[in-house]
Amino acid sequence: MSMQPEVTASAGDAHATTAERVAIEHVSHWYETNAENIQALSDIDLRVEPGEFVCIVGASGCGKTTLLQMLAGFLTPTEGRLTMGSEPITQPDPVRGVVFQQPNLYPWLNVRDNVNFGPRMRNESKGSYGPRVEQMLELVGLADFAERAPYELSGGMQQRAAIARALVNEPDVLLMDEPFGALDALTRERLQEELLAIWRQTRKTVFFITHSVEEAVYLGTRVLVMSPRPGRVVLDRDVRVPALRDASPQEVRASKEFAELREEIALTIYRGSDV
Ligand SMILES: Nc1ncnc2c1ncn2[C@@H]1O[C@H](COP(=O)(O)OP(=O)(O)OP(=O)(O)O)[C@@H](O)[C@H]1O
Repeated sequence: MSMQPEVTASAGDAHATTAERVAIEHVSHWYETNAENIQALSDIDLRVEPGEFVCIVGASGCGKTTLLQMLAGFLTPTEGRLTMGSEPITQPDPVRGVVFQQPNLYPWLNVRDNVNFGPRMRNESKGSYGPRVEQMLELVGLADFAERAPYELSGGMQQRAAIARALVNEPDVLLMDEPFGALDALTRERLQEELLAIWRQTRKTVFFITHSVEEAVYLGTRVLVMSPRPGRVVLDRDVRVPALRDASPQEVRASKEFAELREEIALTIYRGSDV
């Protein structure tokens, strides 16, 4: 399997052609607390094109979640602005789906009703969302578990349901905050493959926070390294390696190119600045 396939718009995927560039323009952020003002982000300025898979790494507390919350529209920056196409990001919108470390499924709803929750809340007709929900359950491998309650699923299956719940709203952008952080290593690797397969199929723009450099290099087309707080982007690295395009996951992880990228990114995090 290719590590970083080229992203091209397919004729059958409307989102590949209608999705818009995300711009983060000179964004800084301070949290005001009773004791002090904490600067979480400092002058983040970047553009992300439709279909990019952007992994964000950096030391704990460097502002990764703060940035993702702004992309989601949960938080307004103190300085600067974020836009999608020509529209400023000022509030949550189904066009940007969010997946957290904890799946946060509604325990009183079965898997199918968790997945169709968004469309139902927007009063979309069942005839309209029904087929899409089944398609998403199929896509994440949960078609046979649609009637189950969340507590009957493993952690990995719950996270798949959370991904389906985000995808069913047909977002252009998927915002993922350490989605596999709480999973065991085997489940994590399996879900990485599934996420890559979904990404190749749907061509979403993905922002993916992780503490794992290996995961970032494996999944991303681009890796951003943030400095310790206040977070700045100290490395913006294209991690597409043409030589690895047709390699298997094992070959990718064992390759010299992969090791070099991992080393460079880990060193940058360690030093807190560009190498
Ligand atoms: N609501 C808040 N009020 C005050 N300070 C906050 C708030 N949320 C975050 N912070 C502070 O802002 C900084 C950045 O936090 P953030 O959660 O964005 O970092 P992070 O890189 O996602 O951390 P981690 O990797 O540990 O999840 C931290 O120092 C944190 O303590």
